[in-house]
Amino acid sequence: MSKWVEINEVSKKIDEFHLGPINLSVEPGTITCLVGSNGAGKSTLLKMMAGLVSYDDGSLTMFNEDYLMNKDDWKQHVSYMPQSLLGCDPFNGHQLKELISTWYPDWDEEYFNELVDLFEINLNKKYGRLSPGGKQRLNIALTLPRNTKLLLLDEPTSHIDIPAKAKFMDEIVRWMDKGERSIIMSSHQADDIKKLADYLVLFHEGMQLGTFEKEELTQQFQKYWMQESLPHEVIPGEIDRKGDRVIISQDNVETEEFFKKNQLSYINREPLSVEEIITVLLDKKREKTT
Ligand SMILES: Nc1ncnc2c1ncn2[C@@H]1O[C@H](COP(=O)(O)OP(=O)(O)OP(=O)(O)O)[C@@H](O)[C@H]1O
Repeated sequence: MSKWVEINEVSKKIDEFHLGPINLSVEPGTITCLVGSNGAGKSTLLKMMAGLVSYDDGSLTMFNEDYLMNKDDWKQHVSYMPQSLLGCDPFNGHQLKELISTWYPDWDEEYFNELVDLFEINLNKKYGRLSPGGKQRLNIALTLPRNTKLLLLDEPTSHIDIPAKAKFMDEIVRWMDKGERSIIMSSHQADDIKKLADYLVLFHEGMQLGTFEKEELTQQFQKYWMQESLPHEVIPGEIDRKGDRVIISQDNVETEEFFKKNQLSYINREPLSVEEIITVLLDKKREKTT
């Protein structure tokens, strides 16, 4: 299958901060969530894929075009939604829409108007006078109707209220259903990740800790309450332990095989939530890298 984004061993140094090496590929029809601690490099990577930041080493191909070849046909396929729009404070929503819509040949005016109603956006107010949540709602309405193949969203729901977040998630599902499309988004919101992500890419301090398929993760990570005390040795799949009767496994198959072989039985088993999995992975991988 064709890859819309192919990143191989890309790295970038900004002052003291070092991002990478990053390896990532994105196929049509997928949603990839970039997850990690603050300052981990997620926004920098999104800006790179939007063509706003260059890189030092490795290779980056966007829609089969080499990023560094000074051809930018690929940019017509990409929309980038930053956390806030710089230089837009003096303009109201109508003016920003007029400006932005002219850059995108597939701009969907009807959809823009639907989003304005849905998110109750006041188009007469200047961007600079909107609340952070108001800015984010307008930003969403100015991004989704561009109808490009790839959306790059930088923490798209960090300021909006709970009902607006639910509407946003429904809109993303609708947007994906409109054609062959993909989204790469950074998020600290467990609900966004839970509902939308196909893949999770974990970052910490510029390092890519891993890329995971969400469905696989939620099947593999299980918490077991044991009938009897666990052996002292680390058992296959074990990633954490609470006391001597509760164990967290990152590989349910290996762990349960071990239980069977050693005639250990559990009273209860529950899958970990996405939040718990991310916390465990970030903590464990962080331990390894420090
Ligand atoms: N233009 C810049 N000049 C100097 N340092 C920068 C610049 N852009 C980013 N950085 C640094 O790069 C690092 C990564 O920042 P980035 O915004 O990519 O992280 P992030 O993962 O998106 O964080 P958050 O979750 O807090 O939004 C930070 O240490 C930041 O200070």
